[in-house]
Amino acid sequence: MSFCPVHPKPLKTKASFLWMYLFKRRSWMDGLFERSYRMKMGEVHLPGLDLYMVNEPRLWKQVLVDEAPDFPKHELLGHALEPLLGESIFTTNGAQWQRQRDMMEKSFEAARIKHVFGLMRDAADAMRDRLDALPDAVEHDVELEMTHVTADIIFRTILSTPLEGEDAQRIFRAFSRFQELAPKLIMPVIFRWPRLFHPWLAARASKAAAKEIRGVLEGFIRPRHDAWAAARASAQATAPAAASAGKPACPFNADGPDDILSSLLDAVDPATGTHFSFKELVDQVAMLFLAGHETSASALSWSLYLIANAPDIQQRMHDEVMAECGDRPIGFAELRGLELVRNVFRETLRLYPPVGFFARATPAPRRMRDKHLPADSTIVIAPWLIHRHRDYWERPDDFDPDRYAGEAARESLKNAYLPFSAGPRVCIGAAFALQEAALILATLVRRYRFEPLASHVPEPVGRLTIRSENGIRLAVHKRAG
Ligand code: HEM
Repeated sequence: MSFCPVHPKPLKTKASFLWMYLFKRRSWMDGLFERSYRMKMGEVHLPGLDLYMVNEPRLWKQVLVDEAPDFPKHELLGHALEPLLGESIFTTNGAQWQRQRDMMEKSFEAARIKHVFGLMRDAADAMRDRLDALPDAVEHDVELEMTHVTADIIFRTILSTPLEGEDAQRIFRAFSRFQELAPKLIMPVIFRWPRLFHPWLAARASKAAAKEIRGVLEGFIRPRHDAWAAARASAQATAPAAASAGKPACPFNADGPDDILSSLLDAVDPATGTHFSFKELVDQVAMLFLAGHETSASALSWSLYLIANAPDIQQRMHDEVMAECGDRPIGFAELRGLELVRNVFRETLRLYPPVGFFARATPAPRRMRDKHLPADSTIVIAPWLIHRHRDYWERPDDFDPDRYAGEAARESLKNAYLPFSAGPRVCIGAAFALQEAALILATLVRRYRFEPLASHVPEPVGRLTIRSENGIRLAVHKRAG
């Protein structure tokens, strides 16, 4: 049985930009109109802005996959995120991006992700202990809980340290400030406002929040980096030929923790034989912290909202986990058997893709369909629209994880499903995210039952990720036995 979960109702017709700015400013999703969900390509022209929205599979594949180097990342997000992420892989382009991607690929390949499974499970167990300490049938903000557990997973898998105590509080506070401010900083970039009119107070507050987050991260990375550099210097002293030839005489890490930071420390630029500098490492770890927990927290929160409103599906998930894992600790191999759990997460990513849209630039003029795109146009590819497109999905607004069990959804998945983007800039952490989501959902449905509250209906809004304006609160019941 399927149901239609909350989503902003599309406007009947296209609204004027002034009306949108005055009344629908809180979220870009509120300004979409019915044709946005049917069109192949659309356009918006304002002073300083030529924006093209691309929904048709042939076109988004052209931009993201077939001709990706001709469509670099737009400066829009990079500008707002720069104080936190510096020049990280998420925002760079060209040779700088390629170097970073080549160096980081190994840290996220299948074997490495499997390797950090135990660290992920420690964080899932800590979440279970937090929930166990709550009274039964308590009303709980699961969005906060999912933010906590996913940030904890990033800390444990990257830095081998749990996110606890004062550091956790500082990071949480600073990160929510940073996230609230980001949309305000993006607006002036989209519309190319003169510098004078940029919201400098917001920019200053955003820089302060970013500095605080980076300060906590630097405190963890500095000792590890320095110990690694000392080991490397001593290896160079004993084997100078190998080191100076730029051979990966790694790991210099042999006695340190075996986590993602250790593989980033050891990462070697294949072209030059150099490693990441300390600043580059902090940029990448800050980016992994942001990209790695904000997205997963958003999707997991929506998953819980969805299954709370689909009790039959939730019960089947519980039965599946019990059949595969019983009361034993959930193992890496057992995740493969959790088909319904995976399909629930897949369907959540369709309905509430954490990255609701991404932007690309056109350095040179282009032709697409019947349109001429001038140089410096903005191309927007929106999973939010494509995943609910009337031509590519049956019952596009319904929650139905069983749609993936048969052949019917195969074409839709191929042509109209891109929660992790596609092509060379596809999310490097997709396998990591899918593994962690299956583990967390399995841990939760095995032990608890989630129910909606009559007094609370979440309101989806587009911020850095797709979140609920008023949080996601559910009743959490402990299962008997
Ligand atoms: C459900 C969870 C996640 C979703 C939906 C997601 C989605 C995405 C999307 C759509 C992009 C491409 C953005 C664009 O092209 O503009 C992206 C890029 C990226 N993601 Fe994820 N992500 C998730 C989790 C993670 C995790 C767990 C990590 C790391 C721990 C991660 C690391 C990255 C990185 C490093 C990039 C940039 C890749 C590049 O540009 O080469 N993501 N992600």
